[in-house]
Amino acid sequence: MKAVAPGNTILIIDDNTDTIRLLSTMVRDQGRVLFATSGAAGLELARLQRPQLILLDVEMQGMDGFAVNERIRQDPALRSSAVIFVTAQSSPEAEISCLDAGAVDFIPKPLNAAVVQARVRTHLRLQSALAALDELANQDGLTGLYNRRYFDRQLAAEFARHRRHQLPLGLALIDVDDFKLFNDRYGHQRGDACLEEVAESLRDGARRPGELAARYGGEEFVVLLPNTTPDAMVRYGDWLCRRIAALGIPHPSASAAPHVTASVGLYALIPSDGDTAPAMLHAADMALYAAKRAGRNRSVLAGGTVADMVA
Ligand SMILES: Nc1nc2c(ncn2[C@@H]2O[C@H](COP(=O)(O)OP(=O)(O)OP(=O)(O)O)[C@@H](O)[C@H]2O)c(=O)[nH]1
Repeated sequence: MKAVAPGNTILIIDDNTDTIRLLSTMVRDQGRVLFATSGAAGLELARLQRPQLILLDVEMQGMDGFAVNERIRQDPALRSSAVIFVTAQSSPEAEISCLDAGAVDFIPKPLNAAVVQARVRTHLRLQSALAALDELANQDGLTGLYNRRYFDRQLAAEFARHRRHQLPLGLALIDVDDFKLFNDRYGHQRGDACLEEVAESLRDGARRPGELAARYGGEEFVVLLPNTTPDAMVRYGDWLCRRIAALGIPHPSASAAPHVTASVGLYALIPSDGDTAPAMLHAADMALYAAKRAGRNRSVLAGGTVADMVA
């Protein structure tokens, strides 16, 4: 028996259990196969399991395949799942309307095992290439952290979620101190290597679910900390400053210490109706500016106190 391809999940949504059984047998070598016997159950399962591919029956009782597909296309959590319609309607018009609805392909009934397998294999391959491209598009080329574009999208989503559930959302803006002087002294290449090391510290410090570190531009980074109180943010900022200083990267012309340090602007709030994500970034930026003015190598909480000077 062939091994199941790692990482691929295929969801079959069909109200006919015989068809489910038949399709499962045909595609079981190509991934983990899940099934649902109604549109509603299929949507719920898709949200939980995020399948790469959904084999969707068009003619179902209740919510038909087109209605299910419409919901999939509108749900940001499901949009990356590709839909292949499975239908007994094999006219050119039926095929065109399936593709026009946003499905990636169309499988006619009666099912032919070789055709089903070839189509599923092709679309799993395409899905995997798309996922790799998506990952690249969200990544910063130098550090491998997320980029600003991805961060801004995640911030907006987390902001809305924290407002809905009335939870505190934390944000840290991190800027390497006197970095122009570092570049001037050691050159751009060592400057880049320094940024990579700082990025690694940020990655280490953002490992809980939902935490996200990104390069915000140049020598500036940003970390999003879901469900984090102002007190915890101060502890995080203090830890981060110590961690970056402890890298021990020599920087004799820096003003705060003879090694590379960073200043950190912190902000945490439970968003209410008048608040916005850009205003939150602005508050963290003001705190970062205050940390720079106060002598660098420290974190400042917006609207709070200056954290202890880092050794
Ligand atoms: N090596 C390297 N340098 C960069 C990169 N992006 C931005 N820089 C440099 O980072 C420096 C930032 O300088 P400034 O904005 O003056 O800030 P600073 O010297 O860090 O001073 P303070 O922020 O006030 O502590 C500039 O010299 C940029 O050229 C990068 O990707 N690689």
